[in-house]
Amino acid sequence: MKAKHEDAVVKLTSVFFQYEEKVVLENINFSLERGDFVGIVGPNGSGKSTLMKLLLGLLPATKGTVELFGQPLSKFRDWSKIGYVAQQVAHGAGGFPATVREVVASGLVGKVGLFRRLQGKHHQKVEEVVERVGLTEKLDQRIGNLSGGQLQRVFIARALVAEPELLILDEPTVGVDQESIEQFYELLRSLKEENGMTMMIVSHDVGVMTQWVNKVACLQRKLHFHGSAHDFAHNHDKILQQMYGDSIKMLAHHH
Ligand SMILES: Nc1ncnc2c1ncn2[C@@H]1O[C@H](COP(=O)(O)OP(=O)(O)OP(=O)(O)O)[C@@H](O)[C@H]1O
Repeated sequence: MKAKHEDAVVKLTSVFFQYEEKVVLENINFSLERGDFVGIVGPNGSGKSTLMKLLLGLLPATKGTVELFGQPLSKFRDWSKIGYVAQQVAHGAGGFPATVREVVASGLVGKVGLFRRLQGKHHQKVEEVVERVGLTEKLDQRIGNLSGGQLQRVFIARALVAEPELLILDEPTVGVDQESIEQFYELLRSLKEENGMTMMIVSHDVGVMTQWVNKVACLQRKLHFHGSAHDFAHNHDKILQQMYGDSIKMLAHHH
């Protein structure tokens, strides 16, 4: 019984990935334990999206093994355990004629099936997660009327409604104002602390993100660092210099 609980949520062992001739990921050994909140850091083109696609089963590893919840990817079927919040173009939803309630309920498709009617318990769950992200007042409003920060919370609610155990977020703060970013990370922290959610986030905003996560993984084709946010903070200059080279000056300026 206990062993089951100690299984890593995600485990990559000696993983390589290449697009035709181009090696994008090289010998990645990486694991995520239950309750981890890990931030993935790396320059443009360093393989972050590719890594996520490998975890989501969208791309096969060229070499090495990927395991999810203790099972090899090829045997893993329980995709409702994984919630994914894709990168949003915050302005793109302007004309989309769906309400918050409808968008969040669409997150149940994988569980309930596309043509089945939602039952009372599902409606209740939708309202519960909308409340969780603080948007109850907006429940029946069209998402086109929301701010970037509110929209981001709608997409998180859509991922949460199926009750995932692992939440993967790709650049979730792009187009979100500064104040909402703080609220957004507060929400993630509470999901970790109150629900024991395991989370993985990719963000270019290294300075902000690394203040909230408990682990950091630095990727630039290889994994340059994989450890606690505390250790990252102490070796931060050296690690980033190694990965970003001269462009680090720009980053340092930014924050
Ligand atoms: N379908 C593809 N075919 C060939 N090369 C690709 C393909 N997709 C991505 N690449 C290349 O693989 C490398 C890694 O890309 P990836 O999108 O994983 O990086 P990333 O770290 O997510 O970048 P960004 O921060 O810009 O989103 C890049 O050099 C990219 O040009």
